[in-house]
Amino acid sequence: MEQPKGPQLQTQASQPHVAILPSPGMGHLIPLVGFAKRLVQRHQNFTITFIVPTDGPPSTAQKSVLDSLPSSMNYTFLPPVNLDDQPEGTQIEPLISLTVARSLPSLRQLFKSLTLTETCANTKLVALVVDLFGTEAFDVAREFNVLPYVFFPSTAMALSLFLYLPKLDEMVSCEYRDHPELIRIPGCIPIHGKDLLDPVQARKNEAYKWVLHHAKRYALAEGVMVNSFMELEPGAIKSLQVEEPGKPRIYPVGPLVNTGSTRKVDGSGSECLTWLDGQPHGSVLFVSFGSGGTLSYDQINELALGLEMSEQRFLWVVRSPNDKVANANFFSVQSQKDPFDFLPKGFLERSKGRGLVVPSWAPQAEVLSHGSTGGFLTHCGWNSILESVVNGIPLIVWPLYAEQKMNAVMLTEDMKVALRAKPSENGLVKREEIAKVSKALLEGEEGKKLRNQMKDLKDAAARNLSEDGASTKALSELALKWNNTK
Ligand SMILES: O=c1ccn([C@@H]2O[C@H](COP(=O)(O)OP(=O)(O)O[C@H]3O[C@H](CO)[C@@H](O)[C@H](O)[C@H]3O)[C@@H](O)[C@H]2O)c(=O)[nH]1
Repeated sequence: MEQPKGPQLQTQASQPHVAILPSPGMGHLIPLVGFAKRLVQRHQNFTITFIVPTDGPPSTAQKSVLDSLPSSMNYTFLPPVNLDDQPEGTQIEPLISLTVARSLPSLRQLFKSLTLTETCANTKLVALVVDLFGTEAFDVAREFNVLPYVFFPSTAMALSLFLYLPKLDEMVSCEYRDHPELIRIPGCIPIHGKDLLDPVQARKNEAYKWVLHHAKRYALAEGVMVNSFMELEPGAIKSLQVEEPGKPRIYPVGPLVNTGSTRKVDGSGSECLTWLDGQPHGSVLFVSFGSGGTLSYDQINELALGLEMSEQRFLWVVRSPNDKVANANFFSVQSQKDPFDFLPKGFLERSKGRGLVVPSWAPQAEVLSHGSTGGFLTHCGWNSILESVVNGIPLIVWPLYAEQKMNAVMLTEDMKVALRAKPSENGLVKREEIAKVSKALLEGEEGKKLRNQMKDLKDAAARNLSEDGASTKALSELALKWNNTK
């Protein structure tokens, strides 16, 4: 097994050392890096090691994020596990969870060698931080007297559902989507069962079993850090903070977003920023479906024609289509085929100047903070939403998978910062609908209201991260606890 890369562990007296284990998926790695950066920026005595479980060679996207870590952080990849026994079409949640579960022997070995090195280096491994699907690693942490924590990279609403799920599972006997009443997740807007996260939609599936398993194990964590803040989700956060037996302590530490450059993953980064430089202020609709989202061939066609029909400026990150699943690129963000081959005939020529299409990946954080960007059509991944919030960019929601439908309900009905691109009866979002919402967001009165509402959230986000902001204080409380654990 590889030893952690980066600087050698420091030899100053008794530095607290935190191990961070991101489960597969850029949407998990990126916010955990955000969390680690913020921790060492505010509390310089901490050392961090990222321990990355995989099922194959690391992706370029993963490597570019890990290679840009500051010098106080190390990383190491665990030996890839074998998932060949999983039938084709296995959902992502079992694959993610099994990647972690099958990495436990090598994690144990690494912990052994880390603790040995630390005796000489005067550092002490005080905490293991996993994300929502990493609870299998708690056992290894406890064996080594290391405190286990969850960093929850999604909403306080989804976290509230996770903590409530064991109870809900006992109370409801049918599929949640067939439940006649709205589901009342503590502190949250009541929601239809069909809008709950994907893996709970079929309770006999492995995906549901894994989610329930992790949800039950959250009670074993010393604490859960959630990437959100009070003004964004007041109801859910207040309810999460009510102390109850068996409920871990909750630390709202958000919004922690990707601030570093994500260019050069496939070399296409700088081009779109230069293009944005030439566009009028607040005029461009950014269109992107996160790190792994894919659309069907027909939907790509409809989206292209809708953008054209809207007569708005746009910057679209396009991937080659997948007609079967919406998360085809979850484990590898790069399209396998040239996505431009699937665009309608003449589209690129006709939209030249007004629109730019980039394949697979764009430096999203930089695009969203660019003055020319005025709106974001998003699949509702939570990192994308937070990146919009910190830049005050209003949204068009187009949820695809995972907890994205829940996020869409919250953004449109509760926070009121988004319009929804509504699918027609056959499930396709039609070009007329795309044109209508794009126009309304960038030009209409409704768009203005949403922009103002987003501006309030942007200000609240900045307050939370300020010197005496609530998220800063929550992080300091955690750091104090870890410092005292030495
Ligand atoms: O072209 C791209 C596409 C994505 N990103 C970055 O990749 C991250 C994507 O994260 P997110 O928007 O959360 O989407 P997913 O990768 O789909 O995230 C998964 O993880 C999230 C956190 O748990 C969930 O909210 C999502 O539903 C789930 O799909 C963000 O930081 C983006 O800035 C880029 O830099 N360039």
